[in-house]
Amino acid sequence: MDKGTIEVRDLSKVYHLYNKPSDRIRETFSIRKKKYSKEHYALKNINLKINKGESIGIVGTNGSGKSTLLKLVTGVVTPTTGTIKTDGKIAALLELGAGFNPEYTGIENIYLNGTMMGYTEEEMKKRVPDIIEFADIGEFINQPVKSYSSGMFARLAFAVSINVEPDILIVDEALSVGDTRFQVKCIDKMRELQESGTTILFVTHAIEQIKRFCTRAIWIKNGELIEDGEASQVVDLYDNFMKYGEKKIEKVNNEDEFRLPENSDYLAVIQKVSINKNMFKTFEKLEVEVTYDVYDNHMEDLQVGVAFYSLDRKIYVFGPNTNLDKISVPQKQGRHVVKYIVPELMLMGGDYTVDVGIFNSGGIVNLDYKNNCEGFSVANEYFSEGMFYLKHEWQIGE
Ligand SMILES: Nc1ncnc2c1ncn2[C@@H]1O[C@H](COP(=O)(O)OP(=O)(O)OP(=O)(O)O)[C@@H](O)[C@H]1O
Repeated sequence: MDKGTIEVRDLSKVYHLYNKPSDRIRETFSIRKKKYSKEHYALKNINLKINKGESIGIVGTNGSGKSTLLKLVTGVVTPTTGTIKTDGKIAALLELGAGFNPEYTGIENIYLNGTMMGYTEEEMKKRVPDIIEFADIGEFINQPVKSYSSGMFARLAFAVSINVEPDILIVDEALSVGDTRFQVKCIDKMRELQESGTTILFVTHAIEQIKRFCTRAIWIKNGELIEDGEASQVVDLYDNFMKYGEKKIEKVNNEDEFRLPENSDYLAVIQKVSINKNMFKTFEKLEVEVTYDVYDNHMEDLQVGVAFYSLDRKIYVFGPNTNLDKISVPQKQGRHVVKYIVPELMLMGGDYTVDVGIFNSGGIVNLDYKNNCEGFSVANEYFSEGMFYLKHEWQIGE
């Protein structure tokens, strides 16, 4: 195993939740081994291989299991089942205060942390000036850390973690405490470590930082690893989920073959709508296939329209129809298929829903209209921000 690698196999962490503290005691002493607790999976069956030098962002809602995973990597918490193997020195910025003795001064805590990571006092002596300079908390460095503000605490903790040449650096929400100038300094230093081959695990609710900094991201939902991939794509999927939740998109009925109904108020109906895939990258080809049945024998100017909306329907993205595009579509009694093709999808990250309508009389009479009959997401590697890709150029002045 290379220094800086992490291997997680079938890892689960179960906590026992008790309604009241006395239940814990009753369970311990129960002769019939009666359970007074509920099992709660903080992590469920996680498999993960992290290579030396990767920078992994971890996203997930509050309580999804991110910190638990980091604590398992550092060894503060042990697995219920499964294994976790790491190689190399780990520096972890977990919750504020972990690994610090409140009664010790800043400097004493620097040495304490060094010892915990396996450095001798001599080795630490060489590093202390850099750490003090990085923390930049003035005279407070000689005060017990219990007198620190949370910002000072974060500064010292960060300064120690990134100046001890770890093989694995773990950063859990620590950046959000410092001011902007300090954040920039930390990111710069993390970049240095990244370039020198340190493996970095990074939890933050500031997901843009993950897009900009990480090469890969994982999404943990209710203790399960549900996405693992290129950082920007995973962050977009997570962001869309946070904005829109999991919407169920209603599918249209799917008759096998054309049948003329005995009694129908409809002149024509949409039978089926399908999309070539549900997950796109910008510039990929998108195809929506619309199958419709015409019951009327005298249909003359049937038109098909396909519209894209943002999933919350607040933005009407694009909605052409065959009438506006001056395309004629089949109108005879029977089943017909029309394909709507977008050769290069110019949408950036986001979730979209598809409406399909068939009309006649110049689009005035609505023959059939299906809301939300398909849906798709767009997720990309990080190459721009926003909703649309616009052709552009830059002009550089003197
Ligand atoms: N010591 C513990 N005892 C019981 N349950 C725990 C314990 N530690 C964590 N949990 C539970 O495990 C689940 C995962 O918690 P964890 O702190 O890993 O989530 P998180 O993703 O880091 O959340 P946040 O974004 O709020 O920091 C939560 O439901 C939490 O309540």
